Amino acid sequence: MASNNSKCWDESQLRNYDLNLEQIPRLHCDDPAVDELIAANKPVVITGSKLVESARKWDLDYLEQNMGSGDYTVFISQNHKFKYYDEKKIAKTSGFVPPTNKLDMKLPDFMKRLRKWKRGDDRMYLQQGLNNTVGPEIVKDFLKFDWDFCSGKQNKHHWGPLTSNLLLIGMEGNVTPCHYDEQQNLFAQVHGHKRCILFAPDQFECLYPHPVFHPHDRQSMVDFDEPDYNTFPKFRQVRGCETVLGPGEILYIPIYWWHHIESLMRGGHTITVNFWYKGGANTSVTYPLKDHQKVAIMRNIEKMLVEVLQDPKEVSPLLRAIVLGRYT
Ligand SMILES: CCC[C@@H](CC(=O)O)C(=O)C(=O)O
Ligand SMILES: [Zn+2]
Repeated sequence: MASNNSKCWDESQLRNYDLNLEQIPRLHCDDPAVDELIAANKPVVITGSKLVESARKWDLDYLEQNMGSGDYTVFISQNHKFKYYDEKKIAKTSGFVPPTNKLDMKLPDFMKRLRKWKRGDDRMYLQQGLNNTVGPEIVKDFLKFDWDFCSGKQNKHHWGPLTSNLLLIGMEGNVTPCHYDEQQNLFAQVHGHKRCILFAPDQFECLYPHPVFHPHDRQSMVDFDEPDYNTFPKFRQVRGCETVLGPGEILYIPIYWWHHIESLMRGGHTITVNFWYKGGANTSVTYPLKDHQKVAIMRNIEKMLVEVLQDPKEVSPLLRAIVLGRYT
């Protein structure tokens, strides 16, 4: 179970999964071992950084007064899960029912709804890229982020450009189910605690991602609350790591690493700012290939096959014909 370093939460606030989890290392930002882990594409909790220090004063009132009059994307869920779906892929998937509704809300409306929320009401999760519609105070706070820190990581580890900073305002108990992203992520916790469970890219066969053309591409098909071990037998063997991230702490989520993230139950609302970077050009391919490179290769093969075969049902028999009895 995650270690409780500052006694401001307890195990009863973590959801109960039957998982075999190690602890993610927690290192001070000045410790050179941080960059060794990042260079090895391994997760690490970075403590003591001032990356989002200027946002530590962001409480709901401050945000309500200063986030400006723009619209914010808010997801609505009838349960605690907020499973991501790509709207652009819905048309090609007959019978797909989005698990959440997506609304555009003014921030005061979101805050009002948040304050009057009661058990049984739909849950909400604000997920909005920080942009120039925010108020001047927030712009000031944003400019005061420790950009030398994150740019330092970006340059040292040859990441690509920063693509976005997502502002995440979650309700206690909200869960973002297990998925991977194709970007490097400095996940900066601002308020409240989030339990983060991560799995390496080599756990691909235990986590059963949806097909790449599916709206839930990159998301695990396994429901961690009620795993269907008949359909997903290898989920029993999955090996991962976890941490509970507190305010001011940064979790490096390496590109292609699976992550399940939950706002602690009875922990109040959570605020996170993430920093997503493109993976960076693979200058020279070295062998053996890294696991995340193999995931990228599998994705490309799957996309090409679905594209050329048209009918996804033809993918499995064709791949079996290629390997069974020939590539053992
Ligand atoms: C939409 C992004 C949600 C976030 C997880 C979380 O904080 O709930 C995540 O998955 C990421 O930062 O990659
Ligand atoms: Zn993610």
